[in-house]
Amino acid sequence: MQLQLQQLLPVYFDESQRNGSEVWRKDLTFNKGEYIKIVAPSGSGKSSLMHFLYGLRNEYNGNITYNNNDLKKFTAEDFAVYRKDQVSIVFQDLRLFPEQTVYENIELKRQLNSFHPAEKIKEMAERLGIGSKLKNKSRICSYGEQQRVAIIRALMQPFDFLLLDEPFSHLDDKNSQNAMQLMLEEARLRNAAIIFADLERIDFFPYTRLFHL
Ligand SMILES: Nc1ncnc2c1ncn2[C@@H]1O[C@H](COP(=O)(O)OP(=O)(O)OP(=O)(O)O)[C@@H](O)[C@H]1O
Repeated sequence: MQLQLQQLLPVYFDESQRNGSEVWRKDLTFNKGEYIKIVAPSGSGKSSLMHFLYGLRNEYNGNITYNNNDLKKFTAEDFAVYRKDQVSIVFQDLRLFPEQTVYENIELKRQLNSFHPAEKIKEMAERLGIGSKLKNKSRICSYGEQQRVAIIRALMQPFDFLLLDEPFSHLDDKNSQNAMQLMLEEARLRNAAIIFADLERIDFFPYTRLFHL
């Protein structure tokens, strides 16, 4: 299981924006089981990269391949399988359903392709300190609580790669470390890779490779 980036660059970047980058316009291979940290100052294209890897957008030059298959050639069905079985994501803007409860947001994902039984939802929510929020609509949860909902939701499915786009921006260190620990355990269960893009500040991610975007 491999994600390969070949000479990738957003079409809306000019050549100066790739200077000094260890990702843009490089040839990189990410393998299952690796922990990749991408240090990305604001505006360096962190969300663009995550959206490209997840196949949501394709305004880039160069190629992204998953097991040698070019994402630009994927059909809608290929993407459905990709996002159900192979790649999970925590978006920077979370993308929860505001009118659904915390539990429903997570359960909807779990039902698409269950890696865990339903009991895991309560267990993980309690572990991350949002056990008492399961019946609340997600729109009334604080942003930090919603971040934890998005994290648990991402862990309901199978995956080879877990993409994290600033997942702890509204969490204190203790909550962030707690959530990181859970994600590491879940990645190990699947022998999956984590691709974690953030500002410099997180120092408790045990990365195996580091790139500056
Ligand atoms: N579709 C687009 N068309 C044109 N420019 C874009 C597009 N998407 C993003 N950009 C620009 O590309 C740059 C990088 O945006 P992106 O959201 O990927 O950065 P980021 O590193 O995630 O930023 P932040 O940390 O502030 O969220 C920004 O200057 C943004 O305005």
